[in-house]
Amino acid sequence: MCIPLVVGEGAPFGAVSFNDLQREREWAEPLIRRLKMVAQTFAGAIQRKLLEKDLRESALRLSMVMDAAGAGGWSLCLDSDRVWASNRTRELFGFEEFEELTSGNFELRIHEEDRGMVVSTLEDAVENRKMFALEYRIVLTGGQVRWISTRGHIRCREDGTACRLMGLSVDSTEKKQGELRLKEALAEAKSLREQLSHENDYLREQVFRASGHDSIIGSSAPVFDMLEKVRMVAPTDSTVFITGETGTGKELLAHAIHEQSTRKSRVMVKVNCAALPSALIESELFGREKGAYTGAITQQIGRFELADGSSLFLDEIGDLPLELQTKLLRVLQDGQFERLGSHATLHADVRVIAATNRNLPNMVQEGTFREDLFHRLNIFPIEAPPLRERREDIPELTWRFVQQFNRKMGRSVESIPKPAMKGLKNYSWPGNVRELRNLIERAMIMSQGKTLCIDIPNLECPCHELPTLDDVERNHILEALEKSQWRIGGAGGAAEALGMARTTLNSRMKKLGISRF
Ligand SMILES: Nc1ncnc2c1ncn2[C@@H]1O[C@H](COP(=O)(O)OP(=O)(O)OP(=O)(O)O)[C@@H](O)[C@H]1O
Repeated sequence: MCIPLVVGEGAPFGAVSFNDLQREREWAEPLIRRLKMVAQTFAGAIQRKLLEKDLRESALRLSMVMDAAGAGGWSLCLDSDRVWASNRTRELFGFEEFEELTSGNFELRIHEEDRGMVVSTLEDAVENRKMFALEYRIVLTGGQVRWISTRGHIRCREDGTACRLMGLSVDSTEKKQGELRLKEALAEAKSLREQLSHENDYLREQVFRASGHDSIIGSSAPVFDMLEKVRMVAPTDSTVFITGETGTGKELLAHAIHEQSTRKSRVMVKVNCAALPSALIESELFGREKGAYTGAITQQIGRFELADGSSLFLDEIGDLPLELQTKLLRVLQDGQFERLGSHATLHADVRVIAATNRNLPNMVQEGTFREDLFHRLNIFPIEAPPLRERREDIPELTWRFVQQFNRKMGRSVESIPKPAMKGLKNYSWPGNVRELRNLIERAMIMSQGKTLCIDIPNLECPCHELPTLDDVERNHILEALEKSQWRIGGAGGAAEALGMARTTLNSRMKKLGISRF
């Protein structure tokens, strides 16, 4: 049949004109319907073609984007087990361009150590309809190992059953190798850190020993009481305030407290407030920013920051200038401070141990030391007793120093003449243990053989001050004891010579710290 085509209204075309058709409506209407249907069919086909073209172009664009990102797309139909794989996926897994693929092809490529993990992750994802992310190795035909990182999800039918696994895979070999190298580097750094920490412990031990800080020597009652206080306060975080004359071992005590505390794995930080010019103490304690003042060309970490997590020993605290006492009080109260030249508030967890040989209550009276700071420091006071109040410790201390110098100087001094030891015990020791140590060092240098020759003028009474009554009494008793060859009671004994009962002499000797050895 010849189908007339109508192009424009009123324009006859072919065998029948439009106006004729109008007139002969009955005949024309079915034809018009037919024409419309034919037109619709054509339009549908054209639309479908266009849609297919669009889809092809979108797929192409998507493929290009994925290729540019180095990602390979794939889709596994769970019913047929067939896999659609993009060119990049084929490239990654080493498959030919038109090779028919099933899940088995992929599974065979996976490194046998990772296969179980991959299969169970995917099974779990299918079962629970959830997304999956995997990292595993594949082995290519030449034996080359490649790391693949895959992410994907499950497509479900309308009834909720899983029908398809879709994902993207990328080559993560370089990233993985980087991670492995980083892991190795971290493991190495960790082992180096442990090694350093052991070396640090070892060196600290050495320094501690070399500086004579091995132990506090003495078994007298005052030393016993002092060590008992150390034992009680050390494990707490409380501030400790050590007082005592110069050379009585205050620093040694501070070390003992730190070493018995929970902070002992860190080094105790020390500041000598008397040794630093007052202009520098602030930056020493709290640090400073670069350019905080003329000449401050670098940033400096303060001792409080350094001592974070450890103990800070503030030696000669009585010499701290007044304006810094206020700042110190603030740190002691709330642990906060600022670096010089900065407004940023810093916080440090520091246990403070302060020491002085000055009379702080007097300084408070005079107005040279802040009263509130004194009370803040004086939480747990410990006094290091002067050597003249614990003379019974002198032989033990003397021998310990002789042994130390024997080792240090390669000497073998074995004996100390009795009169020398007597002299040591009688001396008033204004410089305390430090003076005794220095004196022994000097004597060791001057002695030749195995006997320590303490040839110090006026050793019997080197202090040019008037001797105390105790000193006079001690000397007198010692003289009597020497004469009686240390026989205390009985005929010819020291008690008889001194005109006192044996028991009285015994208790006097105890009080004055007189013993034969
Ligand atoms: N009980 C002790 N046992 C062993 N050595 C001690 C003892 N007391 C002090 N010393 C030694 O005496 C010397 C001085 O001690 P230290 O520096 O601790 O005294 P100090 O009281 O802090 O002195 P200063 O007030 O001058 O700062 C050090 O060599 C120390 O090892």
